[in-house]
Amino acid sequence: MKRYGLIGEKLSHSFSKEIHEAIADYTYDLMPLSREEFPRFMEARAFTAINVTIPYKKDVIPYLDAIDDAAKAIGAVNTIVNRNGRLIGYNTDYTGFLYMVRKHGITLQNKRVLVIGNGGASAAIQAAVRHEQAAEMIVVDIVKGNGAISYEECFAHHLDAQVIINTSPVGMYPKSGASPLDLALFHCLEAVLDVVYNPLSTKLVLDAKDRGLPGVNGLEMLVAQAKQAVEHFLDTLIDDAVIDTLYKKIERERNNVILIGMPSAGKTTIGQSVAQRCGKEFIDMDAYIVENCGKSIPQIFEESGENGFRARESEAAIALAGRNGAVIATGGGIVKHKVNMDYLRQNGIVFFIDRSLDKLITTDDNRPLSSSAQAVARMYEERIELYRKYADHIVDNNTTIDACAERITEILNR
Ligand SMILES: Nc1ncnc2c1ncn2[C@@H]1O[C@H](COP(=O)(O)OP(=O)(O)O)[C@@H](O)[C@H]1O
Ligand SMILES: O=C(O)C1=C[C@@H](OP(=O)(O)O)[C@@H](O)[C@H](O)C1
Ligand SMILES: [Mg+2]
Repeated sequence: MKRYGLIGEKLSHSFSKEIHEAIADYTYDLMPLSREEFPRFMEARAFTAINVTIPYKKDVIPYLDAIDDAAKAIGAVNTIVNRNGRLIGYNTDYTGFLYMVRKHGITLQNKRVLVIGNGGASAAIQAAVRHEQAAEMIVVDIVKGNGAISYEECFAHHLDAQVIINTSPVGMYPKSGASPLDLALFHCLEAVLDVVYNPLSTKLVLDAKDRGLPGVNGLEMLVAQAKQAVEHFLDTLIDDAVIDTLYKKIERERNNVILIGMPSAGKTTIGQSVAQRCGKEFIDMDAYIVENCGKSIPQIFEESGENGFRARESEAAIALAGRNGAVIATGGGIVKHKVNMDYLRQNGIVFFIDRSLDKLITTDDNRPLSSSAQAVARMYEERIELYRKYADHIVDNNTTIDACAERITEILNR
Protein backbone atom coordinates (compact mmCIF):
# COMPACT_ATOMS: atom_id res chain seq x y z
CA MET A 1 0.00 0.00 0.00
CA LYS A 2 1.21 3.48 -0.82
CA ARG A 3 1.79 5.79 2.11
CA TYR A 4 2.37 9.55 1.99
CA GLY A 5 2.58 12.05 4.81
CA LEU A 6 4.52 14.26 7.17
CA ILE A 7 6.76 13.38 10.09
CA GLY A 8 7.80 15.77 12.85
CA GLU A 9 7.43 16.13 16.59
CA LYS A 10 4.28 18.31 16.80
CA LEU A 11 2.01 18.44 13.79
CA SER A 12 -1.38 19.57 15.05
CA HIS A 13 -1.09 23.00 13.38
CA SER A 14 0.19 21.75 10.03
CA PHE A 15 -1.52 22.85 6.80
CA SER A 16 0.28 20.18 4.78
CA LYS A 17 -2.55 17.63 4.69
CA GLU A 18 -4.94 20.22 3.27
CA ILE A 19 -2.39 21.45 0.71
CA HIS A 20 -1.19 18.03 -0.50
CA GLU A 21 -4.68 16.60 -0.80
CA ALA A 22 -5.76 19.64 -2.81
CA ILE A 23 -2.89 19.15 -5.29
CA ALA A 24 -2.61 15.35 -5.47
CA ASP A 25 -5.14 12.54 -5.13
CA TYR A 26 -3.39 10.51 -2.44
CA THR A 27 -4.20 10.54 1.27
CA TYR A 28 -1.62 12.48 3.25
CA ASP A 29 -1.14 11.43 6.87
CA LEU A 30 0.17 13.59 9.68
CA MET A 31 2.51 11.26 11.57
CA PRO A 32 3.80 12.86 14.77
CA LEU A 33 6.84 10.95 16.05
CA SER A 34 8.53 11.18 19.42
CA ARG A 35 12.35 11.10 19.57
CA GLU A 36 12.09 7.44 20.64
CA GLU A 37 9.77 6.48 17.78
CA PHE A 38 11.75 8.31 15.10
CA PRO A 39 14.65 5.81 14.50
CA ARG A 40 12.28 2.84 14.20
CA PHE A 41 10.12 4.70 11.73
CA MET A 42 13.09 5.59 9.52
CA GLU A 43 14.59 2.08 9.68
CA ALA A 44 11.28 0.49 8.66
CA ARG A 45 11.07 2.59 5.45
CA ALA A 46 7.37 1.81 5.33
CA PHE A 47 6.35 4.81 3.26
CA THR A 48 6.17 5.85 -0.38
CA ALA A 49 7.18 9.46 0.20
CA ILE A 50 7.21 11.81 3.18
CA ASN A 51 7.87 15.36 4.21
CA VAL A 52 9.96 16.07 7.26
CA THR A 53 9.61 18.92 9.70
CA ILE A 54 11.00 20.11 13.04
CA PRO A 55 13.07 18.65 14.64
CA TYR A 56 14.05 15.89 12.19
CA LYS A 57 15.24 17.69 9.03
CA LYS A 58 18.92 16.97 9.83
CA ASP A 59 18.34 13.73 11.73
CA VAL A 60 16.88 11.94 8.69
CA ILE A 61 20.07 12.31 6.63
CA PRO A 62 21.94 9.20 7.92
CA TYR A 63 18.97 7.03 6.90
CA LEU A 64 19.04 8.17 3.27
CA ASP A 65 20.75 6.56 0.27
CA ALA A 66 21.21 9.83 -1.65
CA ILE A 67 20.42 13.53 -1.30
CA ASP A 68 20.26 16.22 -3.97
CA ASP A 69 22.71 19.12 -4.19
CA ALA A 70 20.50 21.71 -2.52
CA ALA A 71 19.79 19.43 0.44
CA LYS A 72 23.51 18.65 0.66
CA ALA A 73 24.48 22.34 0.69
CA ILE A 74 21.88 23.09 3.35
CA GLY A 75 22.48 20.01 5.46
CA ALA A 76 18.74 19.48 5.84
CA VAL A 77 16.06 17.45 4.07
CA ASN A 78 12.32 18.13 4.05
CA THR A 79 11.26 15.66 1.34
CA ILE A 80 12.08 11.95 1.09
CA VAL A 81 11.03 9.66 -1.74
CA ASN A 82 11.27 5.89 -1.46
CA ARG A 83 12.30 4.72 -4.95
CA ASN A 84 12.22 0.93 -4.96
CA GLY A 85 13.63 0.79 -1.46
CA ARG A 86 16.22 3.57 -1.96
CA LEU A 87 15.52 6.71 0.08
CA ILE A 88 16.29 9.95 -1.79
CA GLY A 89 16.26 13.32 0.03
CA TYR A 90 15.42 16.79 -1.30
CA ASN A 91 14.92 20.25 0.14
CA THR A 92 11.90 22.10 -1.21
CA ASP A 93 12.08 24.80 1.49
CA TYR A 94 14.93 26.10 -0.64
CA THR A 95 13.08 25.94 -3.96
CA GLY A 96 9.82 27.12 -2.32
CA PHE A 97 11.59 30.21 -1.02
CA LEU A 98 13.04 30.94 -4.47
CA TYR A 99 9.54 30.62 -5.97
CA MET A 100 8.23 33.22 -3.49
CA VAL A 101 11.11 35.63 -4.18
CA ARG A 102 10.64 35.42 -7.97
CA LYS A 103 6.85 35.57 -7.82
CA HIS A 104 7.09 38.96 -6.12
CA GLY A 105 9.72 40.27 -8.51
CA ILE A 106 12.22 40.63 -5.66
CA THR A 107 15.86 40.57 -6.76
CA LEU A 108 18.49 39.33 -4.34
CA GLN A 109 21.39 39.54 -6.77
CA ASN A 110 23.93 42.22 -5.71
CA LYS A 111 21.75 43.16 -2.74
CA ARG A 112 22.65 43.47 0.94
CA VAL A 113 20.43 40.85 2.53
CA LEU A 114 19.70 40.52 6.24
CA VAL A 115 18.49 37.10 7.41
CA ILE A 116 16.89 37.03 10.87
CA GLY A 117 17.23 33.73 12.73
CA ASN A 118 19.72 30.90 12.32
CA GLY A 119 17.71 27.69 12.65
CA GLY A 120 16.47 25.08 10.18
CA ALA A 121 14.40 27.35 7.93
CA SER A 122 17.28 29.81 7.91
CA ALA A 123 19.72 27.19 6.57
CA ALA A 124 17.60 26.64 3.46
CA ILE A 125 17.07 30.35 2.94
CA GLN A 126 20.76 31.17 3.42
CA ALA A 127 21.61 28.65 0.70
CA ALA A 128 19.00 30.22 -1.59
CA VAL A 129 20.32 33.74 -0.93
CA ARG A 130 23.84 32.55 -1.74
CA HIS A 131 22.56 30.89 -4.89
CA GLU A 132 20.98 34.20 -5.96
CA GLN A 133 24.40 35.90 -5.57
CA ALA A 134 23.53 38.54 -3.00
CA ALA A 135 26.28 41.16 -2.57
CA GLU A 136 26.30 40.48 1.15
CA MET A 137 24.37 38.20 3.50
CA ILE A 138 24.22 39.04 7.18
CA VAL A 139 22.63 36.57 9.58
CA VAL A 140 21.42 38.01 12.89
CA ASP A 141 20.23 35.94 15.81
CA ILE A 142 19.57 36.18 19.53
CA VAL A 143 22.36 33.62 19.90
CA LYS A 144 25.56 34.97 18.40
CA GLY A 145 27.93 32.57 16.63
CA ASN A 146 27.56 29.79 14.09
CA GLY A 147 27.69 32.44 11.37
CA ALA A 148 25.26 34.80 13.08
CA ILE A 149 25.97 38.24 14.53
CA SER A 150 24.16 39.84 17.48
CA TYR A 151 21.34 42.38 17.13
CA GLU A 152 23.71 44.99 18.64
CA GLU A 153 26.23 44.42 15.90
CA CYS A 154 23.50 44.45 13.29
CA PHE A 155 22.20 47.83 14.49
CA ALA A 156 25.74 49.22 14.64
CA HIS A 157 26.83 48.19 11.14
CA HIS A 158 24.04 46.87 8.93
CA LEU A 159 21.23 49.40 8.84
CA ASP A 160 21.86 49.66 5.10
CA ALA A 161 20.30 46.22 4.43
CA GLN A 162 18.14 46.23 1.29
CA VAL A 163 16.18 43.02 1.81
CA ILE A 164 15.15 41.62 5.21
CA ILE A 165 14.06 37.99 5.57
CA ASN A 166 12.61 36.75 8.85
CA THR A 167 13.17 33.03 9.43
CA SER A 168 12.68 33.22 13.20
CA PRO A 169 9.40 32.47 14.99
CA VAL A 170 9.15 36.07 16.26
CA GLY A 171 5.70 37.42 15.37
CA MET A 172 4.07 33.98 15.27
CA TYR A 173 0.67 33.42 16.91
CA PRO A 174 -0.06 33.75 19.85
CA LYS A 175 2.77 36.28 20.31
CA SER A 176 1.76 38.11 17.17
CA GLY A 177 2.27 41.59 18.64
CA ALA A 178 6.03 41.09 18.39
CA SER A 179 8.37 42.04 15.57
CA PRO A 180 12.06 41.09 15.35
CA LEU A 181 13.14 44.62 14.47
CA ASP A 182 12.05 48.18 13.79
CA LEU A 183 12.05 48.70 10.03
CA ALA A 184 12.25 52.49 10.47
CA LEU A 185 15.97 52.05 11.21
CA PHE A 186 16.74 50.57 7.80
CA HIS A 187 17.16 53.45 5.38
CA CYS A 188 17.89 51.47 2.19
CA LEU A 189 15.13 48.89 2.62
CA GLU A 190 13.45 47.58 -0.54
CA ALA A 191 11.53 44.44 0.50
CA VAL A 192 10.64 42.25 3.48
CA LEU A 193 9.88 38.52 3.46
CA ASP A 194 8.67 36.44 6.39
CA VAL A 195 8.43 32.66 6.65
CA VAL A 196 5.75 32.92 9.36
CA TYR A 197 2.20 32.29 8.06
CA ASN A 198 0.15 32.38 11.26
CA PRO A 199 -0.90 35.18 11.44
CA LEU A 200 -1.28 35.56 7.69
CA SER A 201 0.52 38.90 7.86
CA THR A 202 2.97 39.34 10.71
CA LYS A 203 3.60 42.70 12.30
CA LEU A 204 6.88 42.82 10.33
CA VAL A 205 5.07 42.29 7.01
CA LEU A 206 2.41 44.91 7.85
CA ASP A 207 5.13 47.38 8.89
CA ALA A 208 6.76 46.89 5.48
CA LYS A 209 3.46 47.48 3.69
CA ASP A 210 2.81 50.60 5.79
CA ARG A 211 6.15 51.90 4.55
CA GLY A 212 5.06 51.29 0.95
CA LEU A 213 7.38 48.29 0.53
CA PRO A 214 6.58 44.76 -0.64
CA GLY A 215 5.83 42.60 2.41
CA VAL A 216 5.54 38.90 1.66
CA ASN A 217 4.14 36.37 4.14
CA GLY A 218 5.17 32.73 4.47
CA LEU A 219 1.99 31.07 3.23
CA GLU A 220 3.05 31.27 -0.42
CA MET A 221 6.37 29.61 0.36
CA LEU A 222 4.54 26.92 2.31
CA VAL A 223 2.26 26.14 -0.62
CA ALA A 224 5.16 26.31 -3.10
CA GLN A 225 7.34 23.87 -1.14
CA ALA A 226 4.40 21.46 -0.85
CA LYS A 227 3.69 21.61 -4.59
CA GLN A 228 7.37 20.91 -5.31
CA ALA A 229 7.31 18.02 -2.83
CA VAL A 230 4.31 16.54 -4.70
CA GLU A 231 6.39 16.74 -7.90
CA HIS A 232 9.12 14.65 -6.26
CA PHE A 233 6.58 12.27 -4.68
CA LEU A 234 4.86 11.52 -7.99
CA ASP A 235 7.88 12.13 -10.24
CA THR A 236 5.92 14.57 -12.36
CA LEU A 237 5.81 18.29 -13.17
CA ILE A 238 2.86 20.42 -12.01
CA ASP A 239 2.01 23.89 -13.33
CA ASP A 240 3.07 26.67 -10.91
CA ALA A 241 -0.39 28.24 -11.33
CA VAL A 242 -1.72 25.77 -8.75
CA ILE A 243 0.38 27.51 -6.08
CA ASP A 244 -1.33 30.84 -6.57
CA THR A 245 -4.82 29.35 -6.76
CA LEU A 246 -4.35 27.34 -3.60
CA TYR A 247 -2.58 30.13 -1.73
CA LYS A 248 -5.46 32.51 -2.47
CA LYS A 249 -8.04 29.88 -1.48
CA ILE A 250 -6.40 29.25 1.91
CA GLU A 251 -5.94 32.95 2.48
CA ARG A 252 -9.62 33.56 1.68
CA GLU A 253 -10.73 30.80 4.04
CA ARG A 254 -8.50 31.85 6.91
CA ASN A 255 -8.68 35.62 6.73
CA ASN A 256 -11.28 37.35 8.86
CA VAL A 257 -13.49 39.98 7.28
CA ILE A 258 -13.24 43.10 9.45
CA LEU A 259 -15.91 45.79 9.15
CA ILE A 260 -15.07 49.29 10.37
CA GLY A 261 -16.93 52.60 10.15
CA MET A 262 -18.94 55.18 12.05
CA PRO A 263 -21.53 54.11 14.63
CA SER A 264 -24.82 53.20 12.87
CA ALA A 265 -23.06 52.89 9.51
CA GLY A 266 -24.41 49.33 9.23
CA LYS A 267 -21.42 47.21 10.34
CA THR A 268 -23.41 44.79 12.50
CA THR A 269 -26.32 44.36 10.09
CA ILE A 270 -24.15 44.05 6.98
CA GLY A 271 -21.70 41.77 8.80
CA GLN A 272 -24.49 39.30 9.56
CA SER A 273 -25.54 39.31 5.95
CA VAL A 274 -21.98 38.85 4.63
CA ALA A 275 -21.38 35.97 7.05
CA GLN A 276 -24.53 34.24 5.88
CA ARG A 277 -23.68 34.72 2.21
CA CYS A 278 -20.14 33.36 2.68
CA GLY A 279 -20.98 30.61 5.19
CA LYS A 280 -18.68 32.25 7.75
CA GLU A 281 -19.09 32.72 11.49
CA PHE A 282 -20.30 36.18 12.55
CA ILE A 283 -18.87 38.00 15.58
CA ASP A 284 -20.06 41.40 16.76
CA MET A 285 -17.30 42.90 18.87
CA ASP A 286 -19.67 45.05 20.94
CA ALA A 287 -21.79 41.97 21.72
CA TYR A 288 -18.61 40.03 22.57
CA ILE A 289 -17.56 42.77 25.04
CA VAL A 290 -21.03 42.89 26.63
CA GLU A 291 -21.04 39.13 27.04
CA ASN A 292 -17.55 39.04 28.55
CA CYS A 293 -18.19 41.90 30.98
CA GLY A 294 -21.76 40.97 31.83
CA LYS A 295 -22.60 44.69 31.44
CA SER A 296 -24.25 46.76 28.71
CA ILE A 297 -22.15 49.27 26.77
CA PRO A 298 -23.85 52.32 28.35
CA GLN A 299 -23.24 50.69 31.75
CA ILE A 300 -19.52 50.24 30.98
CA PHE A 301 -19.28 53.89 29.85
CA GLU A 302 -21.06 55.02 33.00
CA GLU A 303 -18.96 52.95 35.39
CA SER A 304 -15.51 53.27 33.85
CA GLY A 305 -15.76 56.03 31.26
CA GLU A 306 -14.70 55.87 27.64
CA ASN A 307 -11.17 54.81 28.68
CA GLY A 308 -12.55 51.81 30.54
CA PHE A 309 -14.55 50.82 27.48
CA ARG A 310 -11.55 51.27 25.16
CA ALA A 311 -9.40 49.02 27.33
CA ARG A 312 -12.02 46.26 27.07
CA GLU A 313 -12.34 46.90 23.37
CA SER A 314 -8.57 46.42 22.91
CA GLU A 315 -8.65 43.16 24.86
CA ALA A 316 -11.47 41.97 22.60
CA ALA A 317 -9.63 43.06 19.42
CA ILE A 318 -6.47 41.17 20.42
CA ALA A 319 -8.43 38.03 21.33
CA LEU A 320 -10.60 38.07 18.19
CA ALA A 321 -7.66 38.84 15.88
CA GLY A 322 -6.47 35.27 16.56
CA ARG A 323 -9.64 33.80 15.04
CA ASN A 324 -9.77 32.58 11.47
CA GLY A 325 -12.42 32.84 8.81
CA ALA A 326 -14.92 34.95 10.75
CA VAL A 327 -16.78 38.12 9.84
CA ILE A 328 -16.09 40.62 12.63
CA ALA A 329 -18.19 43.78 13.00
CA THR A 330 -16.22 46.21 15.16
CA GLY A 331 -17.48 49.17 17.19
CA GLY A 332 -17.08 52.57 15.52
CA GLY A 333 -14.20 53.60 17.80
CA ILE A 334 -11.97 50.62 17.04
CA VAL A 335 -9.63 52.78 14.94
CA LYS A 336 -8.88 55.16 17.82
CA HIS A 337 -6.23 52.85 19.24
CA LYS A 338 -3.62 51.75 16.73
CA VAL A 339 -2.92 48.50 18.57
CA ASN A 340 -6.47 47.28 17.78
CA MET A 341 -5.97 47.60 14.05
CA ASP A 342 -2.38 46.32 14.25
CA TYR A 343 -3.76 43.02 15.52
CA LEU A 344 -6.95 42.79 13.47
CA ARG A 345 -5.13 43.44 10.19
CA GLN A 346 -2.77 40.49 10.77
CA ASN A 347 -5.53 38.02 10.02
CA GLY A 348 -8.04 40.21 8.31
CA ILE A 349 -9.15 42.10 5.30
CA VAL A 350 -10.62 45.44 6.32
CA PHE A 351 -13.74 47.02 4.81
CA PHE A 352 -14.74 50.59 5.66
CA ILE A 353 -18.54 50.88 5.50
CA ASP A 354 -19.19 54.43 4.41
CA ARG A 355 -22.69 55.85 5.07
CA SER A 356 -23.62 59.52 4.85
CA LEU A 357 -23.57 61.45 8.11
CA ASP A 358 -27.22 62.51 8.14
CA LYS A 359 -28.19 58.83 8.35
CA LEU A 360 -26.04 58.24 11.44
CA ILE A 361 -27.75 60.43 14.03
CA THR A 362 -29.66 58.30 16.52
CA THR A 363 -31.40 58.54 19.87
CA ASP A 364 -30.65 54.85 20.55
CA ASP A 365 -29.52 54.60 24.19
CA ASN A 366 -26.91 52.03 23.20
CA ARG A 367 -25.00 54.64 21.19
CA PRO A 368 -24.09 57.23 23.81
CA LEU A 369 -21.70 58.98 21.42
CA SER A 370 -23.97 59.77 18.46
CA SER A 371 -27.04 61.55 19.78
CA SER A 372 -26.69 64.86 17.89
CA ALA A 373 -25.63 66.07 14.46
CA GLN A 374 -22.76 68.01 16.05
CA ALA A 375 -21.52 65.00 18.00
CA VAL A 376 -21.58 62.82 14.88
CA ALA A 377 -19.83 65.49 12.78
CA ARG A 378 -17.11 65.94 15.40
CA MET A 379 -16.59 62.21 15.64
CA TYR A 380 -16.41 61.94 11.85
CA GLU A 381 -13.75 64.70 11.68
CA GLU A 382 -11.73 62.89 14.27
CA ARG A 383 -11.93 59.46 12.62
CA ILE A 384 -12.37 59.70 8.88
CA GLU A 385 -8.64 59.69 8.09
CA LEU A 386 -8.20 56.62 10.27
CA TYR A 387 -11.06 54.71 8.62
CA ARG A 388 -9.56 55.48 5.21
CA LYS A 389 -6.03 54.62 6.29
CA TYR A 390 -6.91 51.18 7.63
CA ALA A 391 -9.32 50.21 4.85
CA ASP A 392 -8.30 47.64 2.27
CA HIS A 393 -11.62 48.43 0.60
CA ILE A 394 -14.15 51.26 1.01
CA VAL A 395 -17.76 50.26 0.37
CA ASP A 396 -20.65 52.66 0.08
CA ASN A 397 -23.74 51.97 2.21
CA ASN A 398 -26.19 54.55 1.00
CA THR A 399 -28.58 52.21 -0.77
CA THR A 400 -29.69 48.91 0.74
CA ILE A 401 -28.06 46.57 3.24
CA ASP A 402 -28.29 43.82 0.64
CA ALA A 403 -26.47 45.86 -2.00
CA CYS A 404 -23.62 46.63 0.38
CA ALA A 405 -23.34 43.02 1.63
CA GLU A 406 -23.39 41.79 -1.96
CA ARG A 407 -20.60 44.20 -2.95
CA ILE A 408 -18.39 42.96 -0.07
CA THR A 409 -19.07 39.33 -1.00
CA GLU A 410 -18.12 40.08 -4.60
CA ILE A 411 -14.81 41.62 -3.53
CA LEU A 412 -14.07 38.63 -1.27
CA ASN A 413 -14.71 36.15 -4.05
CA ARG A 414 -12.69 37.76 -6.77
N1 LIG B 1 -28.40 50.63 3.88
C1 LIG B 1 -29.24 50.70 4.91
N2 LIG B 1 -30.56 50.81 4.72
C2 LIG B 1 -31.41 50.88 5.76
N3 LIG B 1 -31.04 50.81 7.04
C3 LIG B 1 -29.75 50.68 7.31
C4 LIG B 1 -28.76 50.60 6.27
N4 LIG B 1 -27.56 50.46 6.83
C5 LIG B 1 -27.76 50.45 8.17
N5 LIG B 1 -29.07 50.58 8.45
C6 LIG B 1 -29.70 50.58 9.78
O1 LIG B 1 -28.97 51.41 10.64
C7 LIG B 1 -29.03 50.91 11.98
C8 LIG B 1 -27.60 50.77 12.50
O2 LIG B 1 -26.98 49.65 11.87
P1 LIG B 1 -25.92 48.75 12.59
O3 LIG B 1 -25.69 47.58 11.72
O4 LIG B 1 -26.32 48.50 13.98
O5 LIG B 1 -24.66 49.74 12.54
P2 LIG B 1 -23.26 49.67 13.26
O6 LIG B 1 -23.04 48.29 13.70
O7 LIG B 1 -22.31 50.14 12.20
O8 LIG B 1 -23.33 50.64 14.36
C9 LIG B 1 -29.74 49.59 11.91
O9 LIG B 1 -31.07 49.78 12.31
C10 LIG B 1 -29.67 49.21 10.44
O10 LIG B 1 -30.73 48.42 10.03
O1 LIG C 1 -17.98 54.71 17.86
C1 LIG C 1 -17.82 54.43 19.05
O2 LIG C 1 -16.96 55.01 19.74
C2 LIG C 1 -18.64 53.36 19.63
C3 LIG C 1 -19.45 52.63 18.81
C4 LIG C 1 -20.33 51.57 19.28
O3 LIG C 1 -20.44 50.57 18.27
P1 LIG C 1 -21.23 50.81 16.86
O4 LIG C 1 -20.27 51.43 15.92
O5 LIG C 1 -21.64 49.44 16.42
O6 LIG C 1 -22.39 51.67 17.15
C5 LIG C 1 -19.80 50.98 20.58
O7 LIG C 1 -18.61 50.26 20.36
C6 LIG C 1 -19.53 52.06 21.59
O8 LIG C 1 -20.74 52.68 21.91
C7 LIG C 1 -18.53 53.09 21.09
MG1 LIG D 1 -22.63 47.49 15.62
